[in-house]
Amino acid sequence: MNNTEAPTDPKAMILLMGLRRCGKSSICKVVFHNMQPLDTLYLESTSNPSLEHFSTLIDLAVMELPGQLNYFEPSYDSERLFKSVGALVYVIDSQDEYLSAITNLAMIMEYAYKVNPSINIEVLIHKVDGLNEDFKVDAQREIMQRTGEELLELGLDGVQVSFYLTSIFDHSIYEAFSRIVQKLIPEISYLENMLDNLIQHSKIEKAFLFDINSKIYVSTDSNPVDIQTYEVCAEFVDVSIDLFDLYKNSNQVQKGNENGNLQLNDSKKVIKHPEELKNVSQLGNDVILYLRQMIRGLALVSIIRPNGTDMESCLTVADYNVDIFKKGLEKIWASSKIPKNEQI
Ligand SMILES: Nc1nc2c(ncn2[C@@H]2O[C@H](COP(=O)(O)OP(=O)(O)OP(=O)(O)O)[C@@H](O)[C@H]2O)c(=O)[nH]1
Repeated sequence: MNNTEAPTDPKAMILLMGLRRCGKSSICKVVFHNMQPLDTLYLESTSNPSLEHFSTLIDLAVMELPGQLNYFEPSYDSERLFKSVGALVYVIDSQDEYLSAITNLAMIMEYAYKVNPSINIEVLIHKVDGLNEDFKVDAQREIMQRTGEELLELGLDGVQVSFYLTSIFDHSIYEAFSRIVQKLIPEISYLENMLDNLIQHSKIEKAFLFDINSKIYVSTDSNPVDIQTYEVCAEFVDVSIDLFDLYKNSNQVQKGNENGNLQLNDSKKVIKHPEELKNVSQLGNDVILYLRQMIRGLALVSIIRPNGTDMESCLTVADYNVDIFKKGLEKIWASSKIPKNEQI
């Protein structure tokens, strides 16, 4: 959807800004439209603001403002726009000369904070795939330091700014967006508590609540996120969807076993109920990957470490506890502060 108007409905809105060619459209296409990163090489420069809506646990709107637009000229209703925004995501191309980006960011932060003091300011130090480790650290330090100095000069030294090192060529961009989106979910602390409860009682080492389409995780338990664990879980979402689609088609000619489950091999099965996707896979090191579809396009993906317990017992306990978790999620959603345009 293309639109120059800010939405008037109370969606959680993310504003994506940055100088020309910093990578805004690529980020949108890769994260929200599953575009292959290499295909972004041929993206045309965006000349009009574009607005896209995504329904995950929250209804999210992402507005991309092209780099060459002057948002502060009188004809552009910046005030209304910035007031309706939950997060300002500013993209800085780390492979380019970034001092002018920081000056531009400072001007935008000053304005954004004035009209909307509760706005989250998030800075993506982007395209870090092209930098070696030393350059990466240097760029991060310099950008953070200079941004801090600009804020100090503007008398905004108390304003919280978060920085993320990102690239569309790995999972860092999904991880950054996950954290940005989570800050916009009012019920995030309940979700985290529920996930903590779930893992404590199920031999689960780590659990993510994924948005299946974008592979952003809208919540996780309170243990630290290790990017490799996230990658494994995100890829398991992809594999599960592919298998689901595959068996959806082949199911017409091939029957499952007597339980209606499709056996892949002893340790791996995709279980299809008409309305629920489930996938379980045991890896060579005994770790079990476990995926269950939840509500509103979400899936719970967890890593189970059996530590000597047999797989069947682990799965029975996990199934039982995940059922309870899902019911809790339905309850939270039913009494959520989030506006509901869609049913579960
Ligand atoms: N190496 C690298 N290149 C990237 C990354 N993200 C985007 N790019 C490239 O950067 C170039 C510009 O990307 P765009 O997404 O068109 O940039 P934009 O900010 O939308 O540009 P405007 O529409 O002109 O404002 C493209 O060639 C992308 O392939 C990244 O993470 N790493």
